[in-house]
Amino acid sequence: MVTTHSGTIPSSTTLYTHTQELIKEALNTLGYSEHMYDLLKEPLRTMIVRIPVRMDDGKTKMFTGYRAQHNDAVGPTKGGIRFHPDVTIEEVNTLSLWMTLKCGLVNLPYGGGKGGIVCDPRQMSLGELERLSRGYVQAISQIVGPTKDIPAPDVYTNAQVMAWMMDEYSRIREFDSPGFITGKPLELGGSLGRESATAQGVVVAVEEALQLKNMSWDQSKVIIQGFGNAGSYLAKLLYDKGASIVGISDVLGGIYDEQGLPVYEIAEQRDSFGMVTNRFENTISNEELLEQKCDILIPAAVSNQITYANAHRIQAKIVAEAANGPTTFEATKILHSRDILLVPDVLASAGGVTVSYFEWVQNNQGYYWALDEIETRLNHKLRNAFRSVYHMAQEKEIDMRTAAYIVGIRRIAAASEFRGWV
Ligand SMILES: NC(=O)C1=CN([C@@H]2O[C@H](COP(=O)(O)OP(=O)(O)OC[C@H]3O[C@@H](n4cnc5c(N)ncnc54)[C@H](O)[C@@H]3O)[C@@H](O)[C@H]2O)C=CC1
Ligand SMILES: O=C(O)CCC(=O)C(=O)O
Repeated sequence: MVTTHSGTIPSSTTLYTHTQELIKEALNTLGYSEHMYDLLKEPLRTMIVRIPVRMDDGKTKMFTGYRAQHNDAVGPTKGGIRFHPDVTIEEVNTLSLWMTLKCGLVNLPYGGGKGGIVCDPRQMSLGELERLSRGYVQAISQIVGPTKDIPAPDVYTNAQVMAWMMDEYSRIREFDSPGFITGKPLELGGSLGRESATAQGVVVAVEEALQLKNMSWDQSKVIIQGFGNAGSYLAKLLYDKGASIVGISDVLGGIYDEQGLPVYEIAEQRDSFGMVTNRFENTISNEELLEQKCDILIPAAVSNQITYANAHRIQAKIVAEAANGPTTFEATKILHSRDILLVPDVLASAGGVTVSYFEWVQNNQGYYWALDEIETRLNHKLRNAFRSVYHMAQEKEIDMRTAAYIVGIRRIAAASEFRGWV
């Protein structure tokens, strides 16, 4: 457990054990034995690496990195890399399990993977970040690759970091390997629509949720926590739909205005780490922001934000998780009992990996698709996934997170059985 401004909240270790419990419940519901749970309860492999980086002052600093590969029965593993001072091995392992569920929900031929480096990129120069990115790829190069494990961006990493990593991998393998990593710049084989894909997927999920709640875009007030890749695109897409964005935030705090915020103007002022509130006065804390009046609440930053400590005070009718793990499992139950429709992370945030898959397919084909084709395919996959999860939730009379685990684990469990691993 760790102590924060809002009290004591569960650590990533707790998220890990709760994820395992829910996977067990999902496998039981599907009729699998304890052996299947034994296979899927943790990653098949997690590599821990130490990366020496020459810093600008001439001294060498050691960094710790991780790459977790949950299960590759369906195909190569896939998932982002985060650069953050608080990254832990439990967090990366948990995130790799969630990636398996996401890929299962949108039916991609992948298992889950995830990586992280313990560092604070906000305190590093571009040169230091490049050397760290290249050093990480050198350290994990044996276990990753276009047919083994395909990384992508996540918190505090972006297209530039992906470009350095792709270049380093290509040098090591001695041939150009765009399919090694996704989320690249367009000029290096990136896909149209990848930058906004996570947000686009959340929009589809919220659209489905609005219909279920008999609500409309133009009557909806939205709060978005986090103003990075996911949060800033979301703010603009939802504004374009006619919703009123009444609150946004970054790591420093939030801004809230019941009359609605000019999100396009705000987005122009954000820096590459999603920081923007330092340009405003009268900010509130992230804790306060989550409890303000709104119809739709979208956590799009970090984990453990909605907990038993504040779940009773959430005022939204819909909570859509763009972030990974923003709501604890206790809080999920509280929101469900209050008839708040929670669209879980593994479903709501699956748009990013979906377009990453499209990017990888385009790299393998060497043929690049138009934006409308990508958006149509993304829309279709996310809508189908939402409806399968909702149907499961209705049929079993369970919350959407538990339903998403059942739908999301099906393919990897069946593939593992066909391969004779269980
Ligand atoms: N980028 C992607 O393709 C995908 C991202 N996600 C998830 O979405 C979330 C956000 O990711 P990105 O937008 O890519 O990251 P980002 O690095 O672009 O932006 C992160 C944002 O969160 C804010 N933030 C950081 N720590 C915070 C804290 N303790 N409290 C409040 N705000 C904080 C930052 O100031 C920034 O505005 C993460 O949970 C990530 O795992 C999920 C699926 C795909
Ligand atoms: O685009 C990808 O491959 C992975 C995105 C990701 O890390 C996530 O969905 O959490």
